[in-house]
Amino acid sequence: MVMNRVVVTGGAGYIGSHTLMELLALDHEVCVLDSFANSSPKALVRVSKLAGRKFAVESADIRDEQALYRIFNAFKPDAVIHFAGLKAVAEGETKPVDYYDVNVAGTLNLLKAMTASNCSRIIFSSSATVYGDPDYLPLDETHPCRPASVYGRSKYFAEQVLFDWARATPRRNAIVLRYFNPVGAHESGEIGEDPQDIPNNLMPFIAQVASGLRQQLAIYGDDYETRDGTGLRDYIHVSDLARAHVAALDYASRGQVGADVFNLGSGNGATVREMLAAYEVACGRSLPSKVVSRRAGDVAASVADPSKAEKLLDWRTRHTLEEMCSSSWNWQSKNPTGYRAAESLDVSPKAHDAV
Ligand SMILES: O=c1ccn([C@@H]2O[C@H](COP(=O)(O)OP(=O)(O)O[C@H]3O[C@H](CO)[C@H](O)[C@H](O)[C@H]3O)[C@@H](O)[C@H]2O)c(=O)[nH]1
Repeated sequence: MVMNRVVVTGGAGYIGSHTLMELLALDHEVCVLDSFANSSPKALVRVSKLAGRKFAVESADIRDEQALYRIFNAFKPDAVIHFAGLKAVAEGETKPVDYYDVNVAGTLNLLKAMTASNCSRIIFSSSATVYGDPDYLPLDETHPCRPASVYGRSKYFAEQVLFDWARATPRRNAIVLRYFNPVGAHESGEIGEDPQDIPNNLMPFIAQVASGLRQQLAIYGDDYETRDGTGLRDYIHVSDLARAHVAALDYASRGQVGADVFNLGSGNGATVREMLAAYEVACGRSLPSKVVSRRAGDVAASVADPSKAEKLLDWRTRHTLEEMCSSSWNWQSKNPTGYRAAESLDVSPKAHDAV
């Protein structure tokens, strides 16, 4: 294992904060770069306490080119793990310029700062959403990419930029990680997912139903061609995902790997009803739900073929669905309003609850 000086953009976010735990445990030197637009500095305070280590923190936006030059020239990183970005699928459709600005132009700014400071390795946070509606399952990395949303296209375009950047000069390495559905929380219950508004994703929504913040789960359709009619996804524990970033960093530090892409999932799928049932076991009570119509843009099923990551990164998932739910519930019950004070959380009934 090579020790690296690593800039972690979006390090205060959900996946970023869990990855910091892994990096710090392995004695990498870290500089977090975060705008805190969609994250809390409290996450970093907790990471530092849990890890028993201090690290540099820069409050900056990846669109701020000058700030990036300054930070990179001062810290002189060996590598970047790039999480910072906008990620709400529905919001992307109404704010395409913001999504391309942050996710694509922000990535370009990073590459400029990296090039200026001679940093030649980047690990990029991408998404299985770049595949679009699957032609076959499980999805391997050679599946065609047909992203069906602004968000998905912003990730896809950023990937292309990174591939071209890496190919332009022999010693550059760009590793693209396509996540399936990250869920769960750190075993301590001190860091976890903290949606700023009404959760878009299944697990944080169920967690808020379990803690009484939301009335019931809206199940988006039960007429899909899956084993119980509800949507099927490949859920991956966030701590497993975090380990994959460190494995990718190690892989990129070993030598000339150029541009490469890995699917990160378990290879197994669970339906919405199966997730709900597993969460009920974790929290010890039954949770209200109601079937509503399908959500626009959803696919019936999505499952990863993670064999390339297993082989080349020597990485595989360890945590079960039960552990994903129990760790989520541990975090949720300890921090019902995330990193914020209770009064600041919007729990007013909105469209999502009105089912
Ligand atoms: O309140 C909810 C939320 C979700 N679901 C269902 O639960 C499953 C998982 O939904 P998520 O929103 O948690 O996850 P998605 O697979 O839809 O979303 C993932 O894929 C998206 C693109 O499709 C984006 O990349 C997103 O960031 C990523 O989490 C889907 O079948 C969805 O229909 C519900 O029934 N009710």
